[in-house]
Amino acid sequence: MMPNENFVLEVEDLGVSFDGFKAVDGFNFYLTRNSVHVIIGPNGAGKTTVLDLICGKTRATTGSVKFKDKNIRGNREYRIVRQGIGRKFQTPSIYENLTVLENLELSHPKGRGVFSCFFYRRKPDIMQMCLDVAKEIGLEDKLETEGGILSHGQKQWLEIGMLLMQNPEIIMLDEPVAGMSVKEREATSKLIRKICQNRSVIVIEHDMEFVKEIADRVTVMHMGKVLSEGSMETVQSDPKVIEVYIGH
Ligand SMILES: Nc1ncnc2c1ncn2[C@@H]1O[C@H](COP(=O)(O)OP(=O)(O)OP(=O)(O)O)[C@@H](O)[C@H]1O
Repeated sequence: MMPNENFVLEVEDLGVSFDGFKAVDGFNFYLTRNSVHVIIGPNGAGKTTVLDLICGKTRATTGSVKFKDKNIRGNREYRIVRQGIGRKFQTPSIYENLTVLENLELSHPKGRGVFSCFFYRRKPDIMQMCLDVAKEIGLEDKLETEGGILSHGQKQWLEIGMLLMQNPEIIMLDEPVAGMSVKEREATSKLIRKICQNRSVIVIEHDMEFVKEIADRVTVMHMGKVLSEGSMETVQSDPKVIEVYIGH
């Protein structure tokens, strides 16, 4: 495929084997700027492994991962994060005994460290960003609430907020609405549509209603490969997809 300046991420021929088993195999993926691209597929299709390969948690054995035309395959995870790719895992990893505000503040690259001293003073620009992000994730009224007593959905939003504090160009979310109520799910799709206005979002999801609401583009994975790709309508009516996934 020709390089396209609209793609913020280009993944080609990506592959990894675990003890000879090809979990991801010749996988191609092109992420358009300011879009939401959802990866769906049956259990074990390789979706989470693709995110692990992109963010450097797992080392690829074949292929290339280009972020803004720079090859990042083989880079260490912390470097990839620093370059602008943020990842949220399935289980929230917020600090339960810190407040919403403190959780956000800590996540800013220049925010206060976990072991800050008494003489720390809040920097106004970071503080402003915390307030903006808190508003974006719908937790502006919970700034002084400890993370541990938030609802499941609020914890997930806080974690998305912690990613936003790093101002990444790409955000990767693994099953963000798992375990959420209908209302929380609706708020999450609004949030995702909002955050893609100035960055790109990759989402792994099983909930088809949710996928329909958020996806600009959908990639269906099966046995480590791309089974189908396109708009939700295109992949939904693809006989291959109906056979291995949606029809079941
Ligand atoms: N570190 C690993 N070592 C060995 N096998 C692995 C490893 N990571 C993933 N696998 C295997 O690779 C395959 C793909 O797993 P992966 O978690 O990427 O699938 P998935 O599409 O995300 O599935 P799910 O929808 O269930 O989360 C599975 O068969 C899994 O057991």
